[in-house]
Amino acid sequence: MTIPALDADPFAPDVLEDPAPLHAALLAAGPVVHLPRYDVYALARYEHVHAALTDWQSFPSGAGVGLSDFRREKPWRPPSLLLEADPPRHDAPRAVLSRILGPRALRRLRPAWFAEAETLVERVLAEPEFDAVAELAQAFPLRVFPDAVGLPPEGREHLLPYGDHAFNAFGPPNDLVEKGRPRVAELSAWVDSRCRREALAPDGFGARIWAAADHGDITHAQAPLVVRSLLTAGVDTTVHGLAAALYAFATHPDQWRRLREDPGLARVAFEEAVRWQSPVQTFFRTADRDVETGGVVIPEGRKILMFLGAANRDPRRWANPDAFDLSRDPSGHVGFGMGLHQCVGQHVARLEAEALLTALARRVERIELAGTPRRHHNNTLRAWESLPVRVTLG
Ligand code: HEM
Ligand SMILES: O=C(O)c1ccc(-c2ccccn2)cc1
Repeated sequence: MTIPALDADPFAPDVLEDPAPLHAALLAAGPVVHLPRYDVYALARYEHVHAALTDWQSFPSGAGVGLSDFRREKPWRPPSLLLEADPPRHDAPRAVLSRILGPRALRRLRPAWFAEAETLVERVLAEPEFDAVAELAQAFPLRVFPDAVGLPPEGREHLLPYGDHAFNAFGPPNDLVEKGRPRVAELSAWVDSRCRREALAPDGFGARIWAAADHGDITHAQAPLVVRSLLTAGVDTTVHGLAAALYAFATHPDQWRRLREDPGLARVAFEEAVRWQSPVQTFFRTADRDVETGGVVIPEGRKILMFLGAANRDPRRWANPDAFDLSRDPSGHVGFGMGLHQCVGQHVARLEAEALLTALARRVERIELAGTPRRHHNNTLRAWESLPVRVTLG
């Protein structure tokens, strides 16, 4: 069977503004679609995205999970020991973060994060109208996560721009990457300095990573890079995940009413928001050999581009996929990935979301848009620049 081709640019501004038309075209064209513009192979259907994510031997991460092939080009920064590593190198760093960021380890943070959410929400709701991105989606993660890592108070304004550039850098060298280039050295220097043992408070995630090195689970040389993983992947993702949930509720009053009636739905509401919006839209793998998938052969050495946003709305997998519906079972969505590299920080994200959404559900009778939301363009992340909302308390 010949492979259909689509002369689309998934990283063009109009696609980043609204990827739905491209997703529809990819889902219709076939299991594998060649994108000649970048000479990569697009997978959009749930079945094939899931298959690629869970087959790390055929589609490894060691050559990078962006368009750039680390075997041919120098990475912009030393590769991640988790994201851009395959077994066996991936194993020890992953085991260390799985334990430190696991649900059991997070139980000790639950009371403080719920209290922080109440305090923040009380203050923000003093105004009937506000920007939910700045006041809630950004403010809450930046209040609780750097403290949990063990970062000192000063300099935290480096975190969002650093992550924004890192997620742009998975895409092609376009305007978005150019926009970030002037600050890369300064941002990288600050982030790298925060990964050193002496920069981290004694009882946070960072100190626990260094303690794992003392224990011999990873080496001391690896420890700062494992801390860097938290600073790179742990901020912008949750900011845009929370913004996605707030956007979903501001545009679905009936779903907000359901959450009001049962705040216990907060966790499944976040999962459904992650499925419906897919804050992480795309990333790559490299074909380790000629790989047969979807009835065609992807040539050895080529990159595949997985469209999580399309897979999470594939009608072959989801009934009424475009609906944001709290009565659905969203489990199995690929918004956190799947398989070996599935998000190791997903429990942190879920705890942040549960704390914030519960605090809001207890106080807000109605939440609605108070103006046109503005998108923030990023090569990998689906994000809002601003989300003006009006709330009625009750
Ligand atoms: C809504 C929030 C989040 C979303 C949507 C998200 C999404 C993802 C996805 C899709 C992957 C898989 C990447 C791949 O397969 O190549 C991933 C991996 C990862 N995430 Fe998250 N993430 C979120 C929050 C977090 C947080 C809060 C942290 C840290 C505390 C984190 C740390 C990581 C790390 C270290 C990896 C690499 C795991 C590995 O390669 O074994 N993420 N994330
Ligand atoms: O270990 C790191 O530095 C790191 C880990 C994960 C990501 C990532 C990439 C694509 C989708 C979601 N997360 C980025 C960086």
